[in-house]
Amino acid sequence: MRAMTQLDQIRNFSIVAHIDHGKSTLADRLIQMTGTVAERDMKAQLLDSMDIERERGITIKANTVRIEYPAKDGRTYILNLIDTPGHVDFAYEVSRSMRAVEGSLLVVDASQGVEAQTLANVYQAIDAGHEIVPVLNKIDLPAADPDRVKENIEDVIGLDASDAIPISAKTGLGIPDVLEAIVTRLPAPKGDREAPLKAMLVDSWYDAYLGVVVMIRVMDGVIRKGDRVRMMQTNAVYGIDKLAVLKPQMVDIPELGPGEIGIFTASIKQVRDTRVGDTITHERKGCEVPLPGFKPAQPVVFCGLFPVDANDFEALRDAIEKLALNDASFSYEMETSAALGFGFRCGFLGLLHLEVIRDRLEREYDLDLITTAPSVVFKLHMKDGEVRDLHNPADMPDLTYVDHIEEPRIKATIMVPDEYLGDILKLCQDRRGIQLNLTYAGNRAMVEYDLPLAEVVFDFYDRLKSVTKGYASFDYVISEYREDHLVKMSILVNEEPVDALSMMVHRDRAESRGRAMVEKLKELIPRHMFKIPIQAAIGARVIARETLSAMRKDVTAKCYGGDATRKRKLLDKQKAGKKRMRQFGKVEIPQEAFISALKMDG
Ligand SMILES: Nc1nc2c(ncn2[C@@H]2O[C@H](COP(=O)(O)OP(=O)(O)OP(=O)(O)O)[C@@H](O)[C@H]2O)c(=O)[nH]1
Repeated sequence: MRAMTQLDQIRNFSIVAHIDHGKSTLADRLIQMTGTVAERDMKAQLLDSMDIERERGITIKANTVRIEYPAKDGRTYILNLIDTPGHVDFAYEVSRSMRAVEGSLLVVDASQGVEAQTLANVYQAIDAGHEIVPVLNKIDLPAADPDRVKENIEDVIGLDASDAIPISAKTGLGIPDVLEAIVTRLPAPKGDREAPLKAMLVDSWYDAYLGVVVMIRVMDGVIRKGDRVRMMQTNAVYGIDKLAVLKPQMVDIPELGPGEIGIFTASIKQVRDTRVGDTITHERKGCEVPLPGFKPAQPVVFCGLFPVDANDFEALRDAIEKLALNDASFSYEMETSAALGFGFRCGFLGLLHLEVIRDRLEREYDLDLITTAPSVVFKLHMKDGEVRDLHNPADMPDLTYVDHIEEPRIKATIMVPDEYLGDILKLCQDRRGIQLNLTYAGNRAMVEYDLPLAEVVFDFYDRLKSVTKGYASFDYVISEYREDHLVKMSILVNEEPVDALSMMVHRDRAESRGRAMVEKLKELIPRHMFKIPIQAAIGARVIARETLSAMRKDVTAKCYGGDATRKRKLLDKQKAGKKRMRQFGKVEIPQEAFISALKMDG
């Protein structure tokens, strides 16, 4: 049996960085330099982790690893690196991972400086009470300016950067200094070995061979193979089959004590049965009070997913059920739409999450899907005092029963070179934003805005990137629900309401939004043999209208009846086009209309 690990010989940390600033490269270097993975295995190792990432769609756990490091003081330390998802959609998961460690390396690209995502993540680390070691990466680049970036870190984050460590994760320069700093500058974990078991569920995933794998951080007590443990939120009891640490491959271990991080398997059927942030204790003589801060997964963005071909409905149902088994934060329920037939209303943590799931359905399950415009959850305060969640504008009840409506607001942080600032302010203003703060760090502006989430979920990020030629970075947190003057706008095509196109809008913007929608639809819907009115309405009141005039001739008319092959070709083409159309009453609406119509130009 191995010797018990002393708490003061453990350091737990995460790496905080903006995308592309070198988090993965640094993690690989730390692993390599401590011989955690033999040199010749390194390449294979990296490929493996990429496969996992690809399989899971998003970088989540590829770089969680236990490193053994012989420090200059002559003692060997266990360094546990926990990888955190970098994207805002997973803010809650990030906050839990941060609670599982005591410190962070803040990696900033020395040729770029602090970006919006750096900020959002570093604030999470500060909230979790971390000791933070700033690291300036990519100093091998000619454009690197470590002194300027140090100042930048101090100005923008308010963190002392005088001891920031200059490194190149690419060449390996400075990596030994990082390892030493982890030991000397980050605190050791605390915990009581004699106390009842208290461990936090940090993450879980499905492994093809092992089934559900649960990653934990032990706070107090000791967990051993064979133990019977209880998850305090779900109240389910499991027997520990396998206990291991990640190096990064799994290495079995007889026990995990306070301050340690590892994984277990316990014949858990679905990832859905595990909740990030849950407290794990022993079935008998367990702890009384769970760890604070648990939150059930809460989808915030909803959209409809419908098969293009109605015959694919069962296949879509199977695929969605399978994906949901491994993703507790993805919700779905069946939905029928007059325009789109049978499909599902699905809930996601955010836009990236939505895209990942939709891509997987299309790629892995080979489904052709119609995605309706994403919408947020509105809170309807009814006159009788009831508060209802509205997931789908089509379900909006009669207004006479509704007292007022609240919508989710976000606090957005945008960082941008100052030449684009004007465009950014205009974009935020157009989306009902309220400016909270504007500061400068060098020639980069940092703006904070209070914005309605509903105005951001659709194409805000695309617009932001396009008006700034990709130079802006953006991050947000949901702040609160707030009342506003919101109404449901319906779209009528040929006098019939098309559910999938209805949306919640601010009363003051309804006219302009309605006008833009009907104009866009007039372009998107092909002409028919008859005249088609396209209208936007609030309740019974029409606020905008366009008329699509009738088609004069049919497509084959210009073929003089003579050339049969040409005629057939045209008809075939028309038929193929039809597959991507939806029959609605007498009108056919092309699939792309459901998304394009909602895109707002400027
Ligand atoms: N020149 C130079 N390039 C580097 C250095 N460190 C990382 N890079 C490069 O920067 C790019 C991004 O590095 P990653 O390690 O993938 O960055 P990341 O922050 O993990 O990015 P995501 O995984 O996408 O969040 C890669 O092309 C790296 O090769 C460095 O020290 N010098």
